[in-house]
Amino acid sequence: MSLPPLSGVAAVVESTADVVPLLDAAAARAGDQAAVAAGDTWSGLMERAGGHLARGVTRLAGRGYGLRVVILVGKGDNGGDGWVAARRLAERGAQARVVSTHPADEPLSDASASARDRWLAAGGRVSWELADLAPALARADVAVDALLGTGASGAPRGAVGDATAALRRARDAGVPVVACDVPSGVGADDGAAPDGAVVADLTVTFGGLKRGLLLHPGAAHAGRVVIGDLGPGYVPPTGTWTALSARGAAPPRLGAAADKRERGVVLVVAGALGTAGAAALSSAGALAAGAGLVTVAVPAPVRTEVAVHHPSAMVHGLPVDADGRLAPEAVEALPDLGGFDAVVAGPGLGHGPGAAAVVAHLRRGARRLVLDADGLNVHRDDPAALAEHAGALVLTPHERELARIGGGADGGDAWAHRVERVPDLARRYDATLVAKGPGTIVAAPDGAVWVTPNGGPALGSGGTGDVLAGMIGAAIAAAAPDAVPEAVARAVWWHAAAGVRAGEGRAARATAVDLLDAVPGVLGELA
Ligand SMILES: NC(=O)C1=CN([C@@H]2O[C@H](COP(=O)(O)OP(=O)(O)OC[C@H]3O[C@@H](n4cnc5c(N)ncnc54)[C@H](OP(=O)(O)O)[C@@H]3O)[C@@H](O)[C@H]2O)[C@@H](O)CC1
Ligand SMILES: [K+]
Repeated sequence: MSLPPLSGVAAVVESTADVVPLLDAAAARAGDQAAVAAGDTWSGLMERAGGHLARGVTRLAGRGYGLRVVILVGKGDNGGDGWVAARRLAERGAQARVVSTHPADEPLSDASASARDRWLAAGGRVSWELADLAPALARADVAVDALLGTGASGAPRGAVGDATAALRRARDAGVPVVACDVPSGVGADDGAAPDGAVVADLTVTFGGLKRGLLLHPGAAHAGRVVIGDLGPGYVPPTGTWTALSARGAAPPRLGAAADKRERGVVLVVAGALGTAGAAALSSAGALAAGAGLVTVAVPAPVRTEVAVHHPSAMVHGLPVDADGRLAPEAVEALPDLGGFDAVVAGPGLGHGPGAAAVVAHLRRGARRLVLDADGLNVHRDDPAALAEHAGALVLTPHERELARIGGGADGGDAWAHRVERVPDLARRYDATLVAKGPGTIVAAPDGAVWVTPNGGPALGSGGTGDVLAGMIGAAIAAAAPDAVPEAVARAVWWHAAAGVRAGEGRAARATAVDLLDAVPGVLGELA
């Protein structure tokens, strides 16, 4: 049995809407309640959900008749969907067997109890003993994970933990797994995947895409994702978390008469002795993403080194101290900031007093400013200073930098809690925050958050962050005043797509230069 080569992100990337809303567990529940208030019933919703789940199984398998399916059910309504799916599969001729993690007399919700009773009344096969699970899975063509859904908290425990472990072993042995709503154990809100969380080949989710199916590592557990409609009454509240589809990520059209000023004028302040490449990559990123005019300001000793990389950028030398690091007088030597739509500062800049003075000057004077790498690191002793800025500010921390600018105790901790901390920092610093990593998130000061649906390991090589900073600079230089955060989300999308493109055919072993080369093709395809 083979799967189409689509990842979970396809549900977003291929959407016909510009923006795909992402639901958390509370929004999903509120949608259920709205449907019931509009005259639907819990059982009606569950019938629809279970029907979608059964269809997901037969689509994955390519048949229903004779298919040996084992459905693992928990005591919540996720299990209720599983009982419904068992009946629907049997109606299509499948040999369905339910394995329950709870005893036969466990109290269930009315809807789940009714779904269970209908299965039992129809003579459906069920095991109330987990001892039956391994032999049943050994004979199964497909396994269905209806153990935990949006009501899960933490790692699967007790009998449910034993069941998820058996499911993981069965999948390793070649049995495809279809998850109901979310793979059990994966956090619907934060994409956490604690030990024992189910890994699925297909996730059939209901009413809208759950946030945790796009956030990593949850996204990697979900496999392919399909969304089942719960009916016209199911209207979850509009939230602040979304993802851009390929349509929504399309670069803004240029007018026939667009000149270089209209396309955006960008200043890149970057590079040092030994890290001149970072300045070259950032300025090239800005040019590739469509900036009309790019000036690079670098320490004078590396001026020529940077200039040879990109003849279309203007290169400006800044004074250095006796150690070759930026001197505090570099502030006076910077070009007039009034001439730039956006400034990108930080890649390879170093973090001495000169660099700190330059970055502080930019915070006070730039109309739009992207702070990356050392542009962030110079604030490690006083991150609160990031709140002091005159224009629109964009911060692009990776995991460790996120911790340094106030995201939490250490890199791992800050990243693990990014779902709360990144929007919080965006508000606190009145800045658009780009938390870089698998499934990069972009948070705006007004609470809007975008999860980047695409990406992959090719983005994890040296210099790709420098390219991104430049691309963001170009995107915000050309953005309308109220559209800076969305322009950032778009640039992150382009960069991720270029990384995927650059990694194709070379096992994702792409360099930052390969990524740069892929940017124009990605933009061309999206336009
Ligand atoms: N409402 C509707 O009409 C619709 C709902 N729909 C479906 O309902 C699902 C949500 O259902 P739900 O809210 O009942 O939560 P669900 O995840 O099934 O179970 C929670 C139970 O698990 C337990 N538990 C929690 N964590 C655990 C752990 N780590 N390890 C072990 N056990 C753990 C927890 O028990 P506790 O630990 O609290 O005693 C609790 O009893 C949703 O995902 C969708 O599939 C669709 O049909 C559409 C219509
Ligand atoms: K599940």
